[in-house]
Formats: sequence, C-alpha cells, structure tokens
Amino acid sequence: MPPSTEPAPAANSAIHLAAAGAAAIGKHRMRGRWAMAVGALLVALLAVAVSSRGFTSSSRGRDYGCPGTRNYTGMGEDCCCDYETVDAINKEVLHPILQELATLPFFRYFKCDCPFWPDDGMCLLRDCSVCECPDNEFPEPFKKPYSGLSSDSMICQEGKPQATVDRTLDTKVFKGWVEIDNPWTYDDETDNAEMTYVNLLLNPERYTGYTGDSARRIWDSIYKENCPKYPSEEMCQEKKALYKLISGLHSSISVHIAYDYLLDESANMWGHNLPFLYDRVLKYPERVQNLYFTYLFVLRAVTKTADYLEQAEYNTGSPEEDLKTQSLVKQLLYTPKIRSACLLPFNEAKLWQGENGTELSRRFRSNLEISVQLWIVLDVRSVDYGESSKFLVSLQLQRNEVIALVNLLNRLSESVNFVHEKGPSIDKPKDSQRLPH
Ligand SMILES: Cc1cc2nc3c(=O)[nH]c(=O)nc-3n(C[C@H](O)[C@H](O)[C@H](O)COP(=O)(O)OP(=O)(O)OC[C@H]3O[C@@H](n4cnc5c(N)ncnc54)[C@H](O)[C@@H]3O)c2cc1C
Repeated sequence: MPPSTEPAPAANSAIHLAAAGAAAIGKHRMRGRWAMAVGALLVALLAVAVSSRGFTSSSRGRDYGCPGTRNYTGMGEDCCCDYETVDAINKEVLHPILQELATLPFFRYFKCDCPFWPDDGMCLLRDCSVCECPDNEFPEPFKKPYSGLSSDSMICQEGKPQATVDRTLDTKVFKGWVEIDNPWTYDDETDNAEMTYVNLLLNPERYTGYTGDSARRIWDSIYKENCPKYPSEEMCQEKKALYKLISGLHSSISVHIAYDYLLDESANMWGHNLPFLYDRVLKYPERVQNLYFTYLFVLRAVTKTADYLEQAEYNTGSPEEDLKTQSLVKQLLYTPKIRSACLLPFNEAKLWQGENGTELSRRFRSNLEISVQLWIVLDVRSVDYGESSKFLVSLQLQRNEVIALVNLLNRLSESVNFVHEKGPSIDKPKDSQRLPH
C-alpha cells in the first residue's frame, strides 16, 4: 500500500517532541534491558511523529471522543478507546499474539553490551545479572553486517537537491536492515566486537533488588529534565505527553516487579507482590491511566509503521519460525477485531495541536537536526500537496529497534493484563500483608 499523502497534522511539533524526548532521555545513556525499554519508547515517539502512514480518509477529522475517567472505566484525555475496550482487545487478541511473537527467535534476541550491566552496581541479586547468549545460539543472519541503504541515504535529505527532485513515492518502504549507533544508548551498536546478544526470555523484567536512592535518582532526573513544571497548566500538550509516556513506562516496570517479586529470599520463592502493586501503581489512578496511555501510544506507533513492519525481513535462518513470525506480525497489524474495536488507538493529531508549537519549534530544532540525523534513518521525500510542497518523512527502523518496539508493546500488554486482572480485587492492603521493600 502506498504511503498516505496526508500532510501529517501538526507533524512538526510531533517531531519536535520526539527530538526533545530523544535528547532529554538520551542524556541518561543506558545499558542493556533498560536501554531497550527507554529506547523503544523513543522509537515509538518517532514512529508516531514521522511515519508516513496517517489516518484513513474515513477516520480523519472524526471526533473519537474520550469518555470521562472513573476508576478503570472510560478513558482519559488523548486516548481514543476506553479501558474496557483496551482490556478486551488486549486479552483476546493482542496479548496472545505478542506473547507468542516474543518467544520466536527474531524477537527473542536483543543486541547490547549487557554483560557489563551488573558492574554498574544496579543489581543486588546474584542471579539477576543479564544472561549473555552463547555465540552459537543467536541467529546467524544477525551476525552479518547490514547491506541495506547507502551511507548517503542514512542522513536526512531535507534541504538537499535530492529531496526536491524526487517526487515519486516508492511503495517499498523496507529497504533492508541498517545499523547505526544510537546516541541514546551507552553502547555503539555498530561495534560488533563489543556487542553481544541477550536472550530476552531468560532475562525477564522483574524484581532485581535494585532499589534505594540511586534507582530513584534515575527516575527523578528523567522526570525533572522532561517535565519541570508538570502538572502545572503552563505545561504544553507535547510535554505532558512526554511525561505521561515516561510515567506509563515507569508504571509498567513497577507492575512487572510486582508480578515477579522475590517474596522470600532464603527460600528463593518468587511470586506476585500485590501490596507492592497497590503502593507503586494502583493507589495512583493517573499512573494506571498513564500505563494505558503509553500502551495505546506504542500500539499506534506499531500500526503507523505497518507498511514497514509488514515488509521487513524476519530472517533468522529458521524458515518455519520465520514464517510464523511474519504471519503473527500481520495479525498484529491487521486483525480486524483490533481495527473494529479501536480503529485509532491514539489520536496524535489531537495531541500535537499544542499552542507552544512555535516556541518548541525554535527550542528543539537543533535537537531534531542533530539527534534525528544521527540516530534514525529518515526517508524524506518531497510530496506535492497542491499549493505547497511538503516533506514526507518515513522511518527506516533498525532491526534492534523493531525488536525493542515489539517487546515494549508486549511488556505494556502484560502490565495492562495484570492490572486488569488484579486491579479491581485489590483494596488498600493491611500493613500486616506488606512485604518489606
Ligand atoms: C529504565 C528502568 C528500568 C528498570 N528496570 C527494573 C527491573 O527490571 N527490575 C527492578 O527491580 N528495577 C528496575 N528499575 C528500578 C525500579 O524502577 C525502581 O527505581 C526501583 O525499584 C526503586 O523503586 P522506588 O521505590 O525507589 O521508587 P521508584 O519506582 O524508583 O520511583 C521514584 C519516584 O518516582 C515517582 N513515581 C513512581 N512511579 C511513578 C509513575 N508511574 N509515574 C510517575 N511518577 C512515579 C514516585 O514519586 C517515586 O517515589 C528500573 C529503572 C529504570 C529507570
């Protein structure tokens, strides 16, 4: 399907938000799994901001309405499906697809410099360190250097003669996997000697014993840098969105810690810690709301890059499993049940209508130019919209970014599922039921 020629409503401010997010979150260059979660959020931001797939003509301009918020019913601002619908499509459709996808070889292995992670003093449990894959375990095709785009197509073409001359729209959006170094991760992904693969199934997000001031400081600085005035009215829509995304990711991580908690260290007994779930997340309705917000946002990012994800090569050298991956990706992108229940999981057009667009534009232009050119392969094409020519920008995601994006969606889906299952049954726990944490 050719990319939509819609001039992405207020796309500029969306791109600025993405660039701001990249620059701000990028300051906390992270390793391993942590980098995956935060990095995937940035990929989602960029996908929603710049992906060429816009609204269908039938959806454009429609008011999707966001019913008022009661506790876990209705849906908060900026979201276009209510809690009940999200819970239903998550449980019936998305969660099963994502759970299966995450076990397949393509999505199972994540490239990073994780073996150094425990040295950062972030991990207090002996067995929580990240398991590196033996060389013969991860897929052979992942070892080959990429042979996709030319180096020239890896930099933003805006303002260059190529961008104004080429007015044709290429229907092939996937042009081979590319590898570049992302400034928001600690590692240099192009340096294969330094990199390794981790098996994500063996490294689940769960309680790692990383607590205390240093853990809190990371979150504090992420929040402070991105949202200094939140939740004051002065904050523009775009920055509120960034705050909600970070908070939603934070909620999701807390839900996973609660889901898989070391209940009794001496007996090595793991299980659900419901008081923890209540204290960290459920006690604060806005944290639950932000979790759903982030889930819908990332779902929107995935559906917006549908053309790309559909065409991408899921080659791991295991034809049977790769075919299954392809089929599940298609189900994820095109299952009619999802589209009929929640046609537009998230309406970014509504969100990007921030009044501070011009000021943001000034402030973030340099970030956009620097960070986006550096770490994302943009496919910028000039499109004629009648009166004026605008640039159509589409993403060329890296393999590791696609892996991170789908795994993030899976984790958010797991969190939503757990909150849905346990949320209504958890009242404020009595002190005697609390575990030390
Ligand atoms: C990217 C990342 C990944 C992590 N992964 C893991 C992991 O896999 N396993 C693990 O055990 N630990 C992980 N951690 C650490 C974990 O998130 C906590 O920081 C740690 O458990 C210490 O918790 P805390 O009680 O000090 O509060 P924190 O969760 O650190 O919260 C700090 C403060 O932020 C505020 N806050 C909390 N939740 C929200 C929210 N949803 N929205 C807005 N504000 C909020 C509260 O004021 C709170 O006091 C991760 C941290 C980061 C940054």
